[in-house]
Amino acid sequence: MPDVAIPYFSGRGHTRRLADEVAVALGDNGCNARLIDVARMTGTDWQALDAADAIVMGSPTYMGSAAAGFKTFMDATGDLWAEQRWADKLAAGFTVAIFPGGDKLVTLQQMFTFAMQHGMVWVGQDQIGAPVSPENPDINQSGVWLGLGAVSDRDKTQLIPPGDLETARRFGARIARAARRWADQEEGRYDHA
Ligand SMILES: Cc1cc2nc3c(=O)[nH]c(=O)nc-3n(C[C@H](O)[C@H](O)[C@H](O)COP(=O)(O)O)c2cc1C
Repeated sequence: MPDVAIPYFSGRGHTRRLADEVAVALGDNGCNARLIDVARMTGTDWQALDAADAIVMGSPTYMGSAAAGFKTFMDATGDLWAEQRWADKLAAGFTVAIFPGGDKLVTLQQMFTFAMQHGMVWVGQDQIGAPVSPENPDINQSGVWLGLGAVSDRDKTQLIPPGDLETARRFGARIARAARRWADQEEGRYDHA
């Protein structure tokens, strides 16, 4: 079963809510998911990241980029980069902002570039929502394909609107499919036919 680590930063709980949903979908689709709050990293968390088949990063968009708390985590991996210790792991990212645009693409581009520096292999978003696919109302409503982009809900009992939570579940399922295929390939079990 592939191991998927989910390092995330969340100032007010919205990113954590998305991370939870992605983790549940990964678990439901044959992966071991481990949530890692980067504000409280332990040695065991770093070991889990080293051992993971895939790393799914989560940060809110603050001032048009990844939150400083998440950037601190990124910068702490400089020594690992020099060793290319995370090379050939799968990578993906998610972010949440209050606006549908909100400049959150910048946050995902930061994560993508980070993953490329580490020699990882990026998995993006595959969901087409309405208006192009009317059967998918409220899915990927921000129209972001580099990763998962959600909007925050002003209702603090909800944090993330239902359509974005469903998008997060589909995103988790997609990463699980990719991670299972990737892990099978490494084990020589992938059927190329
Ligand atoms: C310091 C700060 C900067 C923010 N900058 C942006 C921004 O650039 N674009 C945007 O749409 N929302 C912005 N927001 C809103 C957050 O992205 C949004 O509330 C998000 O859900 C917070 O996630 P969190 O609860 O995980 O911290 C900002 C919020 C804060 C506190």
